[in-house]
Amino acid sequence: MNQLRVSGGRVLRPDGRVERADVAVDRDEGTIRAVGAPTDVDDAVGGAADETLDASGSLVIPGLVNAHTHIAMTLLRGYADDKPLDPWLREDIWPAEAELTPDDVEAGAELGVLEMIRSGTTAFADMYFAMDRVAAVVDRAGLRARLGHGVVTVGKDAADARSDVEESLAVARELDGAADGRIRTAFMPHSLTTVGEEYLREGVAEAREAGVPVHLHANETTDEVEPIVDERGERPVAYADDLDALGPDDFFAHGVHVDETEIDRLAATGTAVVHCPASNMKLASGMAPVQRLREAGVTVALGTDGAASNNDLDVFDEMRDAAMLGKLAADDASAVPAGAVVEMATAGGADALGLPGGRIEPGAAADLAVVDLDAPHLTPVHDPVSHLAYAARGSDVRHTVCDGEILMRDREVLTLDAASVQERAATAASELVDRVESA
Ligand SMILES: N[C@@H](CCSC[C@H]1O[C@@H](n2cnc3c(=O)[nH]cnc32)[C@H](O)[C@@H]1O)C(=O)O
Ligand SMILES: [Zn+2]
Repeated sequence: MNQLRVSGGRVLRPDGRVERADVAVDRDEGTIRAVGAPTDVDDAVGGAADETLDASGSLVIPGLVNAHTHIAMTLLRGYADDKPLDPWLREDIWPAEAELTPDDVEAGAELGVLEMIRSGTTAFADMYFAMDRVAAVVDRAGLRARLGHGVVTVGKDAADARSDVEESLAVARELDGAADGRIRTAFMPHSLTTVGEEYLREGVAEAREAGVPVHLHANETTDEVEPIVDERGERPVAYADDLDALGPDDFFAHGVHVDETEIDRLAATGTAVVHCPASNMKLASGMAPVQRLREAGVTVALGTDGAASNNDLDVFDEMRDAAMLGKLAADDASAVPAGAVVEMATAGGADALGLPGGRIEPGAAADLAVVDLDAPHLTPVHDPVSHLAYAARGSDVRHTVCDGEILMRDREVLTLDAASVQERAATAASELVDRVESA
């Protein structure tokens, strides 16, 4: 086999233990073959490594999973801040997005994947438009993703609304399995309030037929919950259930304002929740009951949401924010501990998205990040898991591997030309703002 060896580091195992170990990767298969003491790994795989990544002084972790974002919104990073969700979307973001071209989406997606590879993220879920361009970027950059075209029908006539739904279903059918299987898809209505009932009902039924999951924003703000309760006399998760939008392959972003009956229903149906703490704080949406969701058995993942409401795509920040906010929400400093947020950012994310990865064990996908612990803010190392949650940053990642391929070695991204990606995105962003201002 063509062997990549990650050697000399400490490895975070699926049970949360950290042990000195080498990791042998079968690059042809894109999977982990053996984990353990160097001699044991030699015995297990036989033969010398074809390539080695040095992990001395470092922690080898599963590649991080960013389970909810709008990747091309990197172009709108810092464009509109300090506003609540609804006016932020209507007054700033949607008018700017109306001027976004497919080339812009590609430039923004390249910038986003560059940022993700640099900070150890190997898989993400993206809801946006011009998704063929996003898929092409994911293919070139070497990550994994679950992609979908976001549908909005409010304010559109029936023909436009229907064609948005059709586009989302077409993307879900046609891009599934792209990039040698690293790309999977979902039907992605934006939310239960921005997409009309008939479109939700039809779209979800077609998604079921096509065997693709459903992903949407749910229970993000009280403004989004109340109209559903007023109009229908039921909570949003009950409405989603009535639409047949709940199930073990489906995953909802936010889940901030969920009551006990909704938490139970999410757990009973196996629907995952993607917690986006930075976005929820920045837009003052509220505090998701993460501890309760986990206690009830709901799969909880982490997402950055778009870079305009975060304002970065660094999952390390998200782990820290999730732990901090989870304690505040539960009024309990022991809630949402370090190990929980690390699990949410790795195995929880992979499970929510239904993508391989998230665990360093033989047979698992070879999606890894190597975190350099040799830094003042990471000294001393009493507990590496604590550092992952509370002290490490994306810039501490040295190497990133996905599907057995090295995407970044010694902080140099190999699959993209970082300088030209940044320049192209900065140019696209300033031209976009000029167009918005003269529109
Ligand atoms: N086809 C749709 C586009 C929907 S993409 C998904 C949308 O979600 C928006 N978005 C970003 N962050 C959030 C959030 O936190 N809550 C709700 N929507 C968001 C984002 O700006 C984008 O417009 C259309 O014709 O408008
Ligand atoms: Zn979002």
